[in-house]
Amino acid sequence: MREINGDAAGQPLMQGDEGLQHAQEFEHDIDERDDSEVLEESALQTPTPFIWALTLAAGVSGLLFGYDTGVISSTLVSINADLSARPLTTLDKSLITSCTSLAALVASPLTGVLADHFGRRRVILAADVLFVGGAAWQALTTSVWGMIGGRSIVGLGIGGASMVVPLYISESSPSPFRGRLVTVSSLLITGGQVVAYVIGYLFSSTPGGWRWMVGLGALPAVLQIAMLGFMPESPRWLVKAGRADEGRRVLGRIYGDGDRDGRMERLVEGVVRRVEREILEEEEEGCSEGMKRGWRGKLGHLGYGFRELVGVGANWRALVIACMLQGFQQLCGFNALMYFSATIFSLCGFASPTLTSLSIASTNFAFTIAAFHAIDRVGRRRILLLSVPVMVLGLSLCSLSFGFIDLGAPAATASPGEVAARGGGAWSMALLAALVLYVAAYALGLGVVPWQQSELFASVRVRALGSALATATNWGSNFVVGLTFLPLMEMLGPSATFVVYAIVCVAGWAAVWGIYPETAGLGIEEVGGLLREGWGVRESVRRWEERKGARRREVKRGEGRGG
Ligand SMILES: O[C@H]1[C@H](O)[C@@H](O)[C@H](O)[C@@H](O)[C@H]1O
Repeated sequence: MREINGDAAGQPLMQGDEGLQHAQEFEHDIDERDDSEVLEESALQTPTPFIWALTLAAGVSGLLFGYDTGVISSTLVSINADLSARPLTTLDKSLITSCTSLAALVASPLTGVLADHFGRRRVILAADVLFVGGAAWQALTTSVWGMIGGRSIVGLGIGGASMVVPLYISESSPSPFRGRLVTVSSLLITGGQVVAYVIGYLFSSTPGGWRWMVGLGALPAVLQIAMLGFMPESPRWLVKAGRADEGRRVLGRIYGDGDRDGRMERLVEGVVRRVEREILEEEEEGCSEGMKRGWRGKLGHLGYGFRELVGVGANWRALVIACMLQGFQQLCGFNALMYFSATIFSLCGFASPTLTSLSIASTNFAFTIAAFHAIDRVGRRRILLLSVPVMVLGLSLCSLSFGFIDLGAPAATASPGEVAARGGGAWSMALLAALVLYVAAYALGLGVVPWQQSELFASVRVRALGSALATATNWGSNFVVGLTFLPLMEMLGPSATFVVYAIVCVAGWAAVWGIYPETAGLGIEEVGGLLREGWGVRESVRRWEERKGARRREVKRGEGRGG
């Protein structure tokens, strides 16, 4: 096997013209080999225990993300006058809720730079330290501003983790399972939200119970810090950092060592070669090692990365798609339910609004499990094209039901007494059913697909930065929804508010149809080829059908051999 960039014994990288010549020489060779590698990869049957362990250990961050975002709804109603010796005002509540998304918004682009420089694993560790510190801070605080400080620290952790964990899993996964493995982290996010709702319910009648609710968030982070000792660094990052041998070892464990016909070795070498080729191209395009040294050098390197992200067709198309999907995930209004469903249900006269809201979190979790099974089989694009119309239907039915429910005073000002007097009727049940339909369809597609963002950035040089900007779009839009939901309910009324979200879904569906190619089953580096000349939608659908056919034939052949 010829090496492009350092050999198994760790020979130094080739520089300058010689390197480019080699890269070009091998390009054709590699492109040809890519096809057979893709077919070999798509014939892999099950993920190895090692990649499972790695995914679950990294996914604990998802649990933390879900727990810390979900716990706020019960915390707000349990604090009473425990902070600053007065009941919380509406402004206090809004600040306590939205400072977390704002901090996550600030942290995510920064995390992209840190993850490239220090590696993915160290960023996960830093996020854990923030989770533990923020949880302890919140549990011990005595003032509203202290609470806002603690929530912001946790928000920094959430922003970092939400960007780096899908990146880490995506870079480590063999392509046939990548969708499913990244979805494990979404599964843990939604699971964390269910746990937060249950813990919130259990502690809601204990005096000062909210301190336990927020403090318990430290436990999974401590667990993950212990697990990090056993977790390897992302193999693609290792190769990029000039540690190709370590990268090979990690990939060997991911694909499973000891394969008889040497298929696994070929797949490992394929990944290493493709990443190394990119590094050579980077050097050729003028980003030398020297340029990365020192602060000015680092800023120059960041500027180079940014220029490459927006200046290269495949990269900026990836960025547009990733940001569109993340913005769509939030602007469709889902988190308005996550944060305020108890308020909505109390206005509709449900006897136990917190228990009723648990049905929202549980539906979200249950259908994320279904998404886990479907995402690599049905495909990302198709799952969105099928599920978003159901979201539109759910939102339209919500809007219709609200038209028949007498909410009386505006959402933000209704007193619990008034609410209880209204009583839940048939239309309230219809509203609940419509919301469950909407949430189920959301969890099947939009809740999970945007987190596959890292696979869109074929080049390891821009992957962290691109994912970071897409994650920032997610948190920016999350912040907007959190801040505007109650005012919209007051200004437009609930029926029109839900119509606004339905319109966002229709526009989002059209954008997905127009520019989002099918990426399921493609090698990460292959996606770049699709986006090089245009959006690659038609070509991607053709290749998807082809791969499905090849896979079917491979399975049949396997069965034939077995029988
Ligand atoms: O993918 C997750 C998941 O859908 C959560 O339930 C939601 O609260 C998050 O905002 C989203 O990013």
